[in-house]
Amino acid sequence: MTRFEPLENDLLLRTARGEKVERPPMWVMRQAGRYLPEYHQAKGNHDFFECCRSPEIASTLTLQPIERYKGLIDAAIIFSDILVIPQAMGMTVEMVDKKGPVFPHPLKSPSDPQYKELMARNVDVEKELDYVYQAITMTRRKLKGRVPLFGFCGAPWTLLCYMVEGGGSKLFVQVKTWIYKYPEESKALLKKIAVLCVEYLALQVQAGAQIVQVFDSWAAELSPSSFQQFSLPYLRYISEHLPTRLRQLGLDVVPMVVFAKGAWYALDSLCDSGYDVVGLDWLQDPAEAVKIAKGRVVLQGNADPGILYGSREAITAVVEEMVSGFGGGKQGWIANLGHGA
Ligand SMILES: Cc1c2[nH]c(c1CCC(=O)O)Cc1[nH]c(c(CCC(=O)O)c1C)Cc1[nH]c(c(CCC(=O)O)c1C)Cc1[nH]c(c(C)c1CCC(=O)O)C2
Repeated sequence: MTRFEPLENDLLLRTARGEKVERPPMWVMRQAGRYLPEYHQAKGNHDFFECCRSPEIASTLTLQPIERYKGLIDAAIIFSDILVIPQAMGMTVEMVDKKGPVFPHPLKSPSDPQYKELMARNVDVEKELDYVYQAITMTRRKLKGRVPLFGFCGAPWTLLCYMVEGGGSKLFVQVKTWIYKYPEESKALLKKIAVLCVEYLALQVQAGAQIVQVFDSWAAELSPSSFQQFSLPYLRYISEHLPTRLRQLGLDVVPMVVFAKGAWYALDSLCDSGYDVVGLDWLQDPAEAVKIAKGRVVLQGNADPGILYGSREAITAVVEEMVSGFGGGKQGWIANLGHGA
């Protein structure tokens, strides 16, 4: 696409494609947000989802870490949230201060009319999430080619957790009831979400996203065998169908990243799941991960975000250990934290 300025720093895209590079690229999950004083200033009295829905505010927030840490961060990620898909499906989601996301009317059971309505609804991802595409296009213009822009979505499993639990959870009783009591209905819904994710990511790329990441933040709640049943097939659905959809739209394919937090037990399968990059959390030892991956994918991660509370010396030591664990970083590694801080 010629409507944006050429990329000055394409280090992260080259690394994601598996090329040899001069140094490892670096970005930070949750690099925009509350720790930045300018975030609070730009957000003002707007609530969180209002900020996501305003292309002007969302693009401003996306650029803040790029501007503050000039030259140090090698990618921007669009300011938005994984829960915009459940919203596009007709569910109400609120962001409650000091509590996080809340669904006032979570899905009850497949026999509830709400499930049938949700399954029957024809969700127009193009129209419902138009504000995200506008924010992406505006952000690309404001970036002026400084660094590439990530688009993203939540993984079907993680979105199902939120839709059924109604928010964050400790025991995941509701979603466990769904998958173990109503596996077929759960799978039908996971599939529906996966289809929406493909279209949503494709439209983000059309709007200007240059790489995409799928966040499976609740992967650790599944056992290895239930991950194979309730998460992996839908992650694969996305990686298989997104390139096809992009070609249909006349667009180039973009690198795809999967981050399944806590799914260290599934690293081998994730390396064969059709993604270019696999994100790791800090429970995984980098050298072990490199051994398992055997060059099949680029790895991303994985410093404990908790190190940010430590001293400069402690942070440096952890980073040096991480760099050597990933083999020095001239190929096959994108530096990041192991989760959002
Ligand atoms: C699970 C999840 C969500 N949202 C997201 C995930 C996947 C990543 C992960 O596992 O953390 C993804 C996300 N959310 C946000 C981004 C923006 C880009 C960036 O990383 O800079 C991204 C990529 C902004 C945000 N999303 C949220 C904030 C904080 C909003 C605020 O209080 O101002 C930001 C900047 C809110 C949010 N949204 C969600 C949660 C659990 C929370 C935190 C609630 C809390 O800690 O109070 C759902």
